[in-house]
Order: sequence, then C-alpha cells, then structure tokens
Amino acid sequence: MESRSYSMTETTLSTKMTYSPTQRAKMKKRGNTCNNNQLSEEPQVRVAVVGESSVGKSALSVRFLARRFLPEYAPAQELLYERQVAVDGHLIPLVVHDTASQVSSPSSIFQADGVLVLYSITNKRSFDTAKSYLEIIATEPGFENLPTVLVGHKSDLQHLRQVAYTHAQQLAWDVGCSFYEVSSESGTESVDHVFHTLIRQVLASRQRRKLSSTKDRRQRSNSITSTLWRKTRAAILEKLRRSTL
Ligand SMILES: Nc1nc2c(ncn2[C@@H]2O[C@H](COP(=O)(O)OP(=O)(O)OP(=O)(O)O)[C@@H](O)[C@H]2O)c(=O)[nH]1
Repeated sequence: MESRSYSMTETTLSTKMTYSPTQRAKMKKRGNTCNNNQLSEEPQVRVAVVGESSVGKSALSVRFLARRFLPEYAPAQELLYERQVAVDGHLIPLVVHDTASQVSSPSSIFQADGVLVLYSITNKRSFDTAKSYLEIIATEPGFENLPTVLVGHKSDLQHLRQVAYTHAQQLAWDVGCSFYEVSSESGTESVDHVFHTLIRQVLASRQRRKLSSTKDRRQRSNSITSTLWRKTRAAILEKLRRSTL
C-alpha cells in the first residue's frame, strides 16, 4: 500500500493542534470541551473510509480535517491523514485512512477501529458496493461489533438521486449500524457529525471491552478467593478436629 502521512503545516492536515480562542469558542458551542488542559488524552483512533471509486472518500476526509471542499476529482492512491480532534472532552489522536481497497480484500478494515462506508446517493452501483462492505463487516470473523456508519454522500445532488433514503435506512437497520446522508460540498456540520458519531462509538466500544475484561478479572479473582477460603476453612476444621481428639 502506498500511504502518506500529511503534515498540517504543509497541507493543513495532521498536526498536534492547540486551539485559538475562536476555535475554543466554536468547540464549546459544538459541545466539546474548550480548554486543552481539560481534554483527556485517548489512545489513537483509526478510521477507514471505504466505498466505490468517486463516491467522495477524499472529499469527505478533507472536509472534516481541513474544512474545505475538494471540487476536482483526482483518483487517489491510499492516503493516511493524522490529526488530533476534540470530542466530548477527549483529545483523540485520529488517523483517517482514505482507502483504495477492493471489496474482495478489505485489508484496510482489519486495521481500523471504526469504518465509514460511503456510497453516493446519485449512484445505485456504489450503494450495492456499500452493501457488500456492510455484509463483510457483519459476517467476517474478526469484525464483530466493529463500529460502522453508513454514509449516503453528495446529498446536495437531490435532482440526481438514484438511491432512496428509506432504502439505505432499511439496510443500516438490518445490519445494525448508524446511517446519515451528508454533503461535503454543502458544509462541515453534517460531516463533523458523521465522524464524531463514529469516534463516540469507538470510545464506547473500548469502554465496554474494558468493563467486560474487568468483570472477567473480578469473576476469576472471586473464584480464586472462594477456592482459597474453602481450603483455609478445611484446614481450620481439621485443626479443630485434631485438638478435640
Ligand atoms: N456535489 C458533490 N460533489 C462531491 C461531493 N463529495 C465529493 N464530490 C465530488 O465527487 C468527485 C469524487 O470525489 P473524491 O473525493 O475524489 O472521490 P473518491 O471516493 O476519493 O475517489 P477515488 O479516489 O477514485 O476512490 C469529486 O469531483 C468531488 O468534488 C459532495 O458532497 N457533493
């Protein structure tokens, strides 16, 4: 795989962000914690953006990370973007993998903590491809409970719509993932919402795993304690029995 890590200073992607007063005010408005010192550092979150060619994977990634629209279509090789983002008081080192993967070998998904499955609402075939990705995520071993969001992209092109909203909604419902229609052309808000939703799902899933492993440890330790207690009790009873002989 050819991949590049962009640096924010060169291409406005990938840096450790510190926030200006204006940015902090905006983050506060969006519900994010606004003080760098109050943000808790989290482990890296890796997001794979998958979907058929030309559905707008690069446009969506760049809209979220660099707040601008890519009007030109330049078929891209795989790219990795790195940046820190603030979500709900957590400072997340985010890696966005703008993929060129084939549905038949979705290796990028194996390395991801969460997946955005894109199709264009103007292209029925891209919806079928998205469906194939969702089927793989739902059925392949190793992808159990992988946080996933289905994204109907280019929602500004309503007059060219080929995929009904309700059709996609039903698919998302069937496989148990979130679903949004968004446009990278129209602005940042809906695109932010998609990424933030996925990041929240990744954090929640990590939290669940942590809790269940703590529960397992506690159960194991309880069973060790009760075995020890049974042995100690037996030893005491034996001592008492001997002393009364
Ligand atoms: N109208 C509209 N056009 C969009 C939108 N998102 C992307 N495009 C356009 O769709 C074309 C393809 O976008 P890309 O981001 O290059 O698509 P891609 O999925 O990365 O394509 P590959 O690199 O071939 O995989 C570009 O001309 C974009 O400007 C959108 O939300 N609305």
